[in-house]
Amino acid sequence: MSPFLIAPSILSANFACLGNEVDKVIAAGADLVHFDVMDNHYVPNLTVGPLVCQSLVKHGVSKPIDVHLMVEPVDQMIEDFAAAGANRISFHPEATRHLDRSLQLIIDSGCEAGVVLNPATPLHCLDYIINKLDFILMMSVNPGFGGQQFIPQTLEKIRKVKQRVRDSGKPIRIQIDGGVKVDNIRSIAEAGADTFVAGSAIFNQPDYKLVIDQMRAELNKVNMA
Ligand SMILES: O=C(CO)[C@@H](O)[C@H](O)COP(=O)(O)O
Repeated sequence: MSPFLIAPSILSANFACLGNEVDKVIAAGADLVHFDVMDNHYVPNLTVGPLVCQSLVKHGVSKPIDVHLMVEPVDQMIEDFAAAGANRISFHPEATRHLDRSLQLIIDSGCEAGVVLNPATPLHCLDYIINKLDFILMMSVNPGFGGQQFIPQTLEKIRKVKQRVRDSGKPIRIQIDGGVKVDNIRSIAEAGADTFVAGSAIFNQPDYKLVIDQMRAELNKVNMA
């Protein structure tokens, strides 16, 4: 089985037929459904909330729902998304006053727990909480919008995070989000990422399966040195 997971971001899907879009992208080979939650406060954009997540769950989603909270504050949304049927939840450390408590809320809800590092977020925010994490979501663009360019300095940061994960001795996944395309996914994986969020690269093309297959073909070439 591939160690790599592909997580299409519904931010670039057609919201007028979201259930269909999710069905199509899962049929095309998605491993996770990445659900971007924006509040017009922590980030300038505004998207969807727990009710939409709950509707998708009722519709039937055969892959885990991966909720990325770009909201401030976070704790109420953690509880609401967990109740709505989310499977994984991540949030930005600077959006909560009590990082450990917010993480514990996710863990207690039974969801997988992650923190999100913006491009300029220093790695010391992982100190003291890394053992609570199932995954680290690394932003390779500034959060708020799809369709931005991958920030190349992220590759070096992924290498550093990978080392932190090795040092922790825990099987923490490293997820990358922003500007992931067929032509850069291999270098991102070689830097140490194993889970790839892609919005516009998938949903802006007519054939989702073709893009996901091309991404997997690139990942099959990865040199895991
Ligand atoms: O969280 C975000 C943006 O804040 C992302 O999930 C984007 O939705 C990724 O979009 P692309 O860069 O792949 O188009």
